[in-house]
Amino acid sequence: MKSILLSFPVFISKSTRNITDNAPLILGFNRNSRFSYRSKNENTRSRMIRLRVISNNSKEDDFFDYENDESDSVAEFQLVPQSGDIEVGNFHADKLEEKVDDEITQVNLKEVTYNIVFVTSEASPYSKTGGLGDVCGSLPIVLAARGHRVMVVSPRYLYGGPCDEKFAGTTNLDCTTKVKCFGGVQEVGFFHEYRKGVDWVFVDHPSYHRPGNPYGDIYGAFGDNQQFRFTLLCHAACEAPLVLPLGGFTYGQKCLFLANDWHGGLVPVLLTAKYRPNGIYKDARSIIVIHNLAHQGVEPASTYSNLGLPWEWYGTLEWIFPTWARTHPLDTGEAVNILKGAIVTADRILTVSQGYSWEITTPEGGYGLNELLSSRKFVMNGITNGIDVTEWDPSSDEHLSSHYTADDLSGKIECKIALQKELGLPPRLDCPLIGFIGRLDYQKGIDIILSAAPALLQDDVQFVMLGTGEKQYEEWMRATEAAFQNKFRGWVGFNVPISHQITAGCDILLMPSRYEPCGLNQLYAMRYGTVPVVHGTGGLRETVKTFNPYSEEGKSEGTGWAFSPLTRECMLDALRMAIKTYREHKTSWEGLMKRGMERDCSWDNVAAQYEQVFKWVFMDPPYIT
Ligand SMILES: Nc1ncnc2c1ncn2[C@@H]1O[C@H](COP(=O)(O)OP(=O)(O)O[C@H]2O[C@H](CO)[C@@H](O)[C@H](O)[C@H]2O)[C@@H](O)[C@H]1O
Repeated sequence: MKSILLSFPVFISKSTRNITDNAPLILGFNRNSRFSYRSKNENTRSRMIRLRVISNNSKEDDFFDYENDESDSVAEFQLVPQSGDIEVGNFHADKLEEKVDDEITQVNLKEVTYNIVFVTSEASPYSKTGGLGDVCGSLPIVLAARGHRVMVVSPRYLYGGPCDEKFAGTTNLDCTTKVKCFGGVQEVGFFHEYRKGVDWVFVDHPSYHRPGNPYGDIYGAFGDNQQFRFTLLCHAACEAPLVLPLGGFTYGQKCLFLANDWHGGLVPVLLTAKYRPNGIYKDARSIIVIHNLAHQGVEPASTYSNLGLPWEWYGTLEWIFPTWARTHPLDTGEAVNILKGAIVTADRILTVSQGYSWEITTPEGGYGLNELLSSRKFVMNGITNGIDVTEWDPSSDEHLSSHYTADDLSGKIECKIALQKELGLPPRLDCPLIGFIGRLDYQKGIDIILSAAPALLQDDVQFVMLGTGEKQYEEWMRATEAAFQNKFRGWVGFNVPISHQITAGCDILLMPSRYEPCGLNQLYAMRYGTVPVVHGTGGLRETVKTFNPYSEEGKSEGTGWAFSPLTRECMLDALRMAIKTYREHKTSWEGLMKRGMERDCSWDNVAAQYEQVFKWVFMDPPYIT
């Protein structure tokens, strides 16, 4: 059975809203019509309704998919889900009535909408250790607001502490599904919250209930991440659109999976190797979104049998380490690589900036996957991340004691003083305050900061760092704080309110990342009038434009400094330039701040680019059928 979709504005009057509880929705509109409506309340389900014409006698060649009785008249219209041509049983429209606003609602239906399933190990505010959580917590909301039906599937992490409150708004769907992997059958449950137009789905399994963070605890990364926890997530995510009657009906088979990083990487493989050969998900598509290629989900080859994949698909995950990377003479280097499997089987590939999509095709940035990625570059795109401009808004940020805008920056001065006091630094307005937020690891260029800090701290500056990561760097932060009491503060830990306060209170944000697929902190900094000094790589190079005081017609331009190459000297030069501008050229500095604050970094433009890629992915047949 097919259906034809027609888009036009529809007015829903009170008379059409009289939908009774527990009855299939039967509406008496003209044939071949479709309508939808959107509630103005963001937490009520915006319903995209398609009308399918049904009668008893369908004709294959009918343009409109309706069935006729013998007199060729239309028998009825029935509500069908957005997910394409799947059959549902009686849809109970019990929740439908409450969604309709009292006044007449005009509907503007987007031309093409999709059923989108994000698969991710993190989604803010439920779980976040870095930028992946930010993206998967905000992009789905924007896509839903643009008319798509969006589900986000991630684990229900319970740590046994106050953080578990984040799941307080979820309800148990009382729907379990059995997943075949690890040599047996695993049963997972699903929790759900409908928030801001998105179906947030949390996979429940005892392996997600542990103290620590999503990936590990004080003793390091959990040993069963690849082996068990994220394999389970991917299996469950593939089942979710088929089995969960969210808002009354399932997403169905015609969906678009956005698998994020290696944690979601088994999804394209499962669609290809497990579902499509059995006639399921033939109309679905998958996109692997690469936020960080350095992490690929690699385990010994012997673990393949745990993954619940047929043996004949071993080659998709097969990964041989180069000789130099093997640990001993008898090591054959044989492994399975989940991200490689995703790159081999996904219908398209996305990265989080254009620069990064090129970098990963080079030997320097490709982490061994550059040739494979180059072979698929025709289906690879880079789209620079946006940010959640409501959560990160200096005029209303709940974590700040004072607020400000580009037109009135006085609140930023108060934020600086508040931060200095909070951290026990001398409250000094004239002293340039430099900040760093991020993981303390090789990617973020912490070693360069370490080598440059003694020289930097000779100057009359203050420097604050917030981060967790490698123990040696945490120790260094503590030692530097002791040595430079009036100038340096290191906050070891993951603290969202402090990250907002540093972003607002500092004058300069330092990001000497060795590589940066996109980077969000420089975007937050610019929005808060904090001038970024970054290594010109990946998304940093794309988003931070170096200040040029002598540009055309005497008008300054630029939003910060992007230095290159990544050396201690280059970084110090860029920082000294920024400090000099801050001290001696106040007007130029204010221009830098304002240009950053006025930059459009919202998700809206970005979401339109995603939609373009969605169109392309459905134009082509599945990459592997
Ligand atoms: N100690 C701490 N306390 C509180 N908050 C902290 C924190 N440490 C980091 N954060 C927060 O975590 C996020 C980090 O995001 P980034 O994009 O900068 O890096 P990350 O490497 O995690 O993300 C990867 O994915 C994202 C998303 O695609 C890419 O932008 C990026 O380049 C890629 O490396 C920011 O929201 C930051 O404020």
